[in-house]
Amino acid sequence: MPAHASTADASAAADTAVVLVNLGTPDAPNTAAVRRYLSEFLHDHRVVDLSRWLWCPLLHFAILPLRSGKVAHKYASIWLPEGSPLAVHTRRLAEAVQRELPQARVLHAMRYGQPSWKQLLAGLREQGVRRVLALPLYPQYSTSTTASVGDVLQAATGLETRLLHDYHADPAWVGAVADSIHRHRQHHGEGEHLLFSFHGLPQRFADAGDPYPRQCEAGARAIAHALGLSDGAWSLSYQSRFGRERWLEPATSDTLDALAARGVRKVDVVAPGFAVDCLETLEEVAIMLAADFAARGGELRYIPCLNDSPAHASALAGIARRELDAWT
Ligand SMILES: C=CC1=C(C)c2cc3[nH]c(cc4nc(cc5[nH]c(cc1n2)c(C)c5CCC(=O)O)C(CCC(=O)O)=C4C)c(C)c3C=C
Ligand SMILES: [Fe+2]
Ligand SMILES: [Fe+2]
Repeated sequence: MPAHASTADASAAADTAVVLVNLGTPDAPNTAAVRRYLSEFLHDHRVVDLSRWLWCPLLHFAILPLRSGKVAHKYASIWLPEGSPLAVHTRRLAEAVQRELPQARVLHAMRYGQPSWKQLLAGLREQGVRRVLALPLYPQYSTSTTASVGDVLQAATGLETRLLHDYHADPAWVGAVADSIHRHRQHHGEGEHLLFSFHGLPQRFADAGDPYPRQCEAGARAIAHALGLSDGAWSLSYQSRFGRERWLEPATSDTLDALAARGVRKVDVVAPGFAVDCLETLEEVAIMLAADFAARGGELRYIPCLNDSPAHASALAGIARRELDAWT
């Protein structure tokens, strides 16, 4: 805690925890660790809502054996000396938010893998924590992500709890993303087109009322507006498709193909659905999709996530402060 924190701040900090909760990531870039992680993730009913009789055999006998090795290779291509990018950036982001929020204990946890969200909650009461505000690191609400963080929070006993629903329209967050795009374009030159690429979701979820695609659209529009972009200068697409059913469209790969076919040579891609860089941004977009676009004669310039930037920490601290003020 910083030296300038008051005594009132200090006692609130002791009994109030703000937890940044992210998806999770493997402990190591090898087949065994990836298999453990994928097994926990893909057993969550919020993520895959198929009948267990159908899904479990498919998962254990086909998906985990076939996918784990391949995905481990992908993780190896982006692994940092300190660990998985998602884990490293999430930890640093929590440290940066703590510096901005001395009135609470700021922690981080993962819905799948380590540090475990379930285990963290179980230990907090013994450490004198009374109130827990969960900030899922998903700007847009989805039942597959945010609600799953909420399931674990609801099961916690002996704690007063709150869950942030989403922050896709928060002005400080919109401003931070717009500013990061603006600065990247100033430094690296401006592409002919800006593509907002969000993680996909089965279309079935949206049909059942999941607000995710609406929030992606509203957030992208607000960011484009803050940048002063005309309608034709940007578009939105969905990446990271999984399985055979229909997912949200258009797919990022199809949109990039269409842009290349239209003669667009320089595309800037930003992924504001991801709070921090991870496999899906660094490997799928910045390596694989960039190589595909280069093979069609173009240049894809990836704009990094907000990660632990001061503007990101300040936006999240502001959101947390507002939630805590409304609580008392
Ligand atoms: C049915 C499967 C999946 C749904 C639904 C889904 C939704 C969803 N995911 C994110 C954010 C991330 N997903 C990441 C990795 C990832 N996602 C899936 C599947 C679904 N995601 C898988 C199987 C994986 C693992 C990699 C792979 O096997 O391809 C990550 C990155 C994790 C990392 O370690 O870096 C993030 C972040 C959102 C926001 C979302 C719903 C909107
Ligand atoms: Fe199973
Ligand atoms: Fe995912």
